[in-house]
Amino acid sequence: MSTLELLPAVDVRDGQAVRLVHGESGSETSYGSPLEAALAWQRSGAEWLHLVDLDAAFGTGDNRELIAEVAGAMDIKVELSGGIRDDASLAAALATGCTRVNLGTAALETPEWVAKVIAEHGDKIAVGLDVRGTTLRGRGWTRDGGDLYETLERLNSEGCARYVVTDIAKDGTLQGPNLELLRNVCAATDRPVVASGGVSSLDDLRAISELVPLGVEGAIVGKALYAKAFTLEEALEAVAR
Ligand SMILES: O=C(O)c1ccccc1N[C@@H]1O[C@H](COP(=O)(O)O)[C@@H](O)[C@H]1O
Repeated sequence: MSTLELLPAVDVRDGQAVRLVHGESGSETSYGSPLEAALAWQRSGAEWLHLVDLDAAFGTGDNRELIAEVAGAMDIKVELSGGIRDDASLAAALATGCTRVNLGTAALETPEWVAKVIAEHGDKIAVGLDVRGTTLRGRGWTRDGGDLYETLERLNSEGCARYVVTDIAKDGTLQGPNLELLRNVCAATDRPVVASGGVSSLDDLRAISELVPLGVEGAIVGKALYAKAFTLEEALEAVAR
């Protein structure tokens, strides 16, 4: 069986690495330099970095130069998110050399454009399904954007290569992942799923690992690493098969 991929997160707001609670603007805890955080995860053995421009996601500016600097400094794979909503922002994101981008709001608001870029870029495009219950949220998770399963069906038919599934109610809370949501999404798609939100312990990672046969490919880990609930080395060891 494959090993669950772990993607330590570096979310950037106003030039700083931060963690939010439920993705709410204003709930930030700051963890200093994004580049230092990313390099630390790389030194600890990460094979992926989940890098987010939160200002671009919220529409409060962007950290484009800093994001490009961080992505460019990585020897590992980078998944880049936040504010990628049109040709210009997609071109800038891909120009960082990232392995793939993760589209959120665009998949809800400009589905024709997303279908086009999926056709053009294949598995360099993932779609972030950020949900409260089964309702998708866009624009920094502040606006409803339709039903999870209807959107998933549409994206499946358009050839979307991968989904990053975030339970907003769990994100940044250290309350454990929503395993039921992950099982339900896996049942609704044959594409790989990256789990996001709520990881608090090595047991949570072991529980997500049990879903690998269903289609869960990876897990994003944020707050738990920054809060030192465990080290990345311990996490990689916990999911090794
Ligand atoms: O990751 C977060 O904590 C987060 C919080 C609030 C909004 C967005 C967040 N993260 C990432 O942003 C993209 C969505 O950006 P956009 O809608 O495409 O501009 C989402 O996939 C999350 O990865």
